[in-house]
Amino acid sequence: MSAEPIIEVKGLRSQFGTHVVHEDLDMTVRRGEVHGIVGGSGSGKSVLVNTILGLRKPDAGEIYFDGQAMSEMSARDRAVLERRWGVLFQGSALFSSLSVRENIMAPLREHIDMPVSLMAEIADLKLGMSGLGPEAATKMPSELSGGMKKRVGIARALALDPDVLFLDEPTAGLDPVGASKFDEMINELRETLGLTVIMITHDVDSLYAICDRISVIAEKKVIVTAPIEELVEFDHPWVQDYFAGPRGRAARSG
Ligand SMILES: Nc1ncnc2c1ncn2[C@@H]1O[C@H](COP(=O)(O)OP(=O)(O)OP(=O)(O)O)[C@@H](O)[C@H]1O
Repeated sequence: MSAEPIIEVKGLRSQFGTHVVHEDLDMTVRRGEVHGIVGGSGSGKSVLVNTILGLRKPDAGEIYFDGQAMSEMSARDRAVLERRWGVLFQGSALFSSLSVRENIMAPLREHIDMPVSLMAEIADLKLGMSGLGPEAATKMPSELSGGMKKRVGIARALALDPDVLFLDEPTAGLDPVGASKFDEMINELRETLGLTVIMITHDVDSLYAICDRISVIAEKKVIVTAPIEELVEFDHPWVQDYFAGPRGRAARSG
């Protein structure tokens, strides 16, 4: 990991009618880190990530990618940028009528003009990277367990060789063993591919296992960004409740 920023959020304001979700929110993600985002339910984690992804326009403030203001990018530059991102949405969001292989091929079909046989080869390679065997390629999403669906979601997110991977609660719904295996896979991918990973999570074990730094959203802002060892000492009621609760204590002593 380097200290060099890859994504910077500056002075972000997000608002729905009179409901202000973010006010003057700043956050910096460093190249090559696994950056966790935590916060209470409704604190604005998903809205923040959707804004970085360009699915929502900031009501004020700016998002910078590699130092370039996203609001000033041309549509073409944005399209190029989006190819550098892989996203695993909550629930994996696979196309139910497409096989696993076709799901992973979908971003290739959308963005790259190449023979179908080559797309299929790339899809199978990504499937292997996500820890699934070739026999999974012809299965339909309905035939997969929750953990397998998430792995296919990761394979699809990796289809275009992204620099940055966005994960929305990747271990939600997995049993503890499945969740820790998933964490291991993310760690391996980060190391072998040099990815930057931005991950919304409620999973305290994941924070300990793979996050280099964690941003906490409370009171409409990022109130702190720190490695877990520093974060647990941070003097704020939400942070203290979170890490002093039963799940936080168990993870700390684990
Ligand atoms: N499209 C929308 N229209 C109106 N309000 C919205 C919309 N999207 C989000 N919000 C509101 O913004 C706030 C933040 O939502 P967000 O989904 O980002 O929270 P979160 O921190 O991701 O929560 P959770 O942990 O429960 O997933 C919530 O109060 C939500 O109701």
